[in-house]
This record gives sequence, C-alpha cells and structure tokens, in this order.
Amino acid sequence: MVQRRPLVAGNWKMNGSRSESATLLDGIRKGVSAASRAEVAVCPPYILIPLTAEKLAGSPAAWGGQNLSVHKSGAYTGEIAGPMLRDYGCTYVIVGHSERRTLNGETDAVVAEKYGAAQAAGLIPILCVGETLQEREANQTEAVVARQLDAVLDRHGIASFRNAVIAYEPVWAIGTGKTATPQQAQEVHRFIRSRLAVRDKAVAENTRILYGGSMKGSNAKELLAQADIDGGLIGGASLQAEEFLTICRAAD
Ligand SMILES: O=C(CO)COP(=O)(O)O
Repeated sequence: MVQRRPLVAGNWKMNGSRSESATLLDGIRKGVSAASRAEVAVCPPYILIPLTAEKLAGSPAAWGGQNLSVHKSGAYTGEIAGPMLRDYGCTYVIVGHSERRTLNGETDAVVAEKYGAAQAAGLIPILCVGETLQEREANQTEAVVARQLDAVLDRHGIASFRNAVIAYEPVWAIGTGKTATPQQAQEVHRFIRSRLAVRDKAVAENTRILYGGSMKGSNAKELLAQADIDGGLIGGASLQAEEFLTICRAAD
C-alpha cells in the first residue's frame, strides 16, 4: 500500500503584522514535532517570509509563498520570482488559488505557467483547483476540476506531479464556514486521483491531494480520515497556533 505523507499547510493570505506573526511562528515552532507523521508548512505573505525563515530555521516545519511571477527576474514591478522564494528557504509555493484566479484574473494558462516557473526554481507547487457554488449546482464540478488539472497536465506532463501537491478547494467552502462534507470532498479527491491515473497510476497513487475550505480543529479528523484526502490547506484556522496544531495532530 502506498503511504502518502500527510501535509498540513497554512495559507495566511493577507494577514499578520510582524509581531503577530512572530508569536504565531513561535507557537508553531514549539508545537511541531520531528516525530510527527504529518509534514507542516506555512505560507505567509511575501514580506513575512524572511521572518518565517528566521523563526522556523532548523525546525521540522517548512514554508512557502502564496504566489510567484511567471518570470525569473527583470522589469516586473511589484512581482516576486520563484528563485527569490527559494533563496529564502521556501519549499512550497501555492499556485492557482481561487482568490488569485477570481480577483487577479489568473487563467488556467497563467496558472500552468506559474506551476512550471515554480518547478524550474526548485519549488514544489501546491496547485489549487475547485469549483464555485454555481458550477457545483450546475453539476459542473468534475468538468471544472478536470479542465483546471488538464491545463497543467497537458503543458507539463504527468511526471511533473512527482514534485507537486494538489489542493482541492471548493470555492463555496473558502472562508464561509461551510465545509464540504467528508463524502463530498472524498468524491472529488478520488476523481482527481483517477484523472492522474489515466496518465500514470504510480504517480497518481503517490500524489498528495489536500483539502481546503473552512477546515478547522473540529472537522479535520473526519476529513483527513477519507482515503484520498492527504492533508489540508488551511486559511483562517492557520492564524492561531493552537488551532493550526490541532489540525496538524489530526493528520498524524
Ligand atoms: O483558501 C483556503 C486555503 O487556501 C481556505 O481558507 P479557509 O480555511 O479560511 O476557508
């Protein structure tokens, strides 16, 4: 049987002052154990990455960015490149989060380009996919998720998923307190894995697929108990060390 190591990653989004973040990082550092089965990561806003690197250096916790430029360097005012994230010790970078797709107009093609830029910089992309409420109600969930996945698969190939993580985040569950039921999430996770398996069974079996959307200490266990849910991408609940660590322990 394949043993996928669970990953619990915090997506802080645009939250945290320097002092709040220092407290949060100290709490996480204290709480993560090298002996735990689950891997723990945090993705703070860019400007807090140096502080994160300083606070978590030498701990079992990893860190990453929430976005990156498609370019390596150059005249792109306001952008941050993959190699810069790598330079600050980032392991991961989130690509294609629904907030960026919706609010920043990131298309499937742009997301695929960012996924490639992340891997080129030696980062592990956390590729986010997921449907809106309207799409779910129109029975479009699988079609939407397939389209988002295929954009990356067609461009970078199934082998690229040896170095990638997928996060299924139903848009209607993000920040709404409305979690997908474990069964609803499992159905889509299984669909994603089967979509990968069409191209390569072994890669599909080894790819970690995280759930994201109102996951918290009180519902994490049930979600993480599903066969194809390999961890979580946590928004709001990752801003409090104890709450976040409760989810990490549930993944153990
Ligand atoms: O978007 C998310 C993580 O990327 C989920 O956010 P919430 O956990 O706040 O619903």
